[in-house]
Parts: sequence; structure tokens; C-alpha cells
Amino acid sequence: MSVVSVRHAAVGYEGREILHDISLTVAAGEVVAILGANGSGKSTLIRSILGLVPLGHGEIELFGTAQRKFRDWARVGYVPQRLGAGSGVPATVGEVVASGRLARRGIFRPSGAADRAAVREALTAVGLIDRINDPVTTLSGGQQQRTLIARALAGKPDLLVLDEPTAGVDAASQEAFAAALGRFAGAGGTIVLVAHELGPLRPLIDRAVVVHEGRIAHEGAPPEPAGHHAEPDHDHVHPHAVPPAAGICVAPADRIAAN
Ligand SMILES: Nc1ncnc2c1ncn2[C@@H]1O[C@H](COP(=O)(O)OP(=O)(O)OP(=O)(O)O)[C@@H](O)[C@H]1O
Repeated sequence: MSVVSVRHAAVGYEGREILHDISLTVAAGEVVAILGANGSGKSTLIRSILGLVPLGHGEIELFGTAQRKFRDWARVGYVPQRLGAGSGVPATVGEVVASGRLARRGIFRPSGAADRAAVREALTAVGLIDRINDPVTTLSGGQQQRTLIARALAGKPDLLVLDEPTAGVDAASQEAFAAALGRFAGAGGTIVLVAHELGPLRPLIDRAVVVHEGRIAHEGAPPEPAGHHAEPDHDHVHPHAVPPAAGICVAPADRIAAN
């Protein structure tokens, strides 16, 4: 059974079609990277998989269930691009990670020992357990990004969807990030991630899907790194380095429940 199945999907915003006739299948345990230039539609593709952008045409299934009927969002962990510095919520690292347990336990049940253990385990996996009581605002961008993956891991998902997890992130955090993802994949987890450059994530990738102008232009082994972009110390700066103003991204489960 496939974890994600996209068939002939067309997606757009305000009547302008961005993705044209996209078909993509991700099998259980696969690690798939979605690559492509700025504006090619990578984020739109994963946002439509998560149900955050409505489909114009086509079908999407998650774990064999039509997305419109799918309710088991606790099985899906989403790591957005940035935590957002300006959220105005003075949360600690532990609190942010604990919010990843909400879909598992429901909002009105107090957190229990299993929740606390999952939070500690996830923070240990990303190398931030010693920062559990620190305000997230005191963390570097890379550490904040690691907090987001811990938040997703704490929910014990079967599928992790990550949007440019390592863009603008320091090398140490990228390595810690890759190690945490490697453990998740090693335990049978499925990963779909958007990336500009794979860097230390490269050895984890089973398949690369290159999106070009809203269509899948290539699928197969990840392309070889080329030119200075491939250097480990290449400092890639692009629009994603600017934190979004929206603050902590709401988990897809929360959004869908609100509809
Ligand atoms: N909420 C939105 N409303 C209207 N247009 C949007 C919206 N989000 C994205 N777009 C447009 O859709 C196109 C694809 O954007 P998308 O973010 O999916 O590309 P991307 O490949 O992820 O690019 P990047 O690498 O810059 O994130 C762009 O032309 C963008 O301007």
C-alpha cells in the first residue's frame, strides 16, 4: 500500500493553475526528495498532499484513504520551513515539542507520562534535550529547525513531510537533523521532503522528484551535486531565509479539524 498517492493533480491559487497533471506515489519506508527551482511548485505540492491547498483536479490518497475522508492526521508529521521568530508566544523548547503530541492525545486531555517521554525522546534524537526549558527564541535558526523536527517526531508519525528543512541552517544542525531523519527512516518511517540542496541528507534519499514549472520533469536517483552549490560550506541564501510572520505553523490536523 502506498503512503502517498497523487493522481493527475492540478492545483492553483485564485484561479491560476500552479501544478499541472502531477502524479506521484510514495511507498511505505521510502525517502523522497522533491527538488526544483524557486517557484516551481514544490511547496504547493506538499501543501496539497497535506490538504492545506485544495485540489482543482485529480485525486490524493493517504495511507490508502481518499484525502477528503482521511482523519488519521496523527500519522502525519509536518515540519514547516521556520518556527517564526515573531510569533509573540514565549514558549519553551519543551512546550513547542509537546504541542506535537496534541493530535495524539486530544486537546482536552492533560499530558501524561507517555507524552513527556515522547517529548524527551524526540529532543534527545535531535540533540537538544539540554535546551528543553529554554525559550525557543534563545535558539539559533538551526536549533529552532531541529525543535520543529522534534515536534513532528514527538507525535510518532508514520509519514514525515518537511519543507526545506535545512535551508539556511548551520552545518552542525544539518548533521543532527540528518541523523534524526536517518533514525526515523531506519525505523521504517516514510519521508517526503522539499529541498534546494540535499547536503548531508543526500545519503538518505531513495528517490528524487524534480518539479519544473508545475510538472514533474524527472524522477530517479538524486542528481549529483554540481559546482559550488555542492560545497559543504556553501552559504545558500534565498527567500526562505526570511522567517514567515505567521509564527508557529499549525499542524495540518488542527487546520483540518477547524474546517
Ligand atoms: N498562497 C499563495 N497564493 C498565491 N500564489 C501562491 C501562493 N503560494 C505560492 N504561490 C505561487 O505558486 C507558485 C509556486 O510556489 P511554491 O511555493 O509552490 O514554489 P516552490 O517550488 O516551493 O518555490 P520556493 O523554492 O521558492 O519555495 C509561485 O508562483 C508562487 O508565487
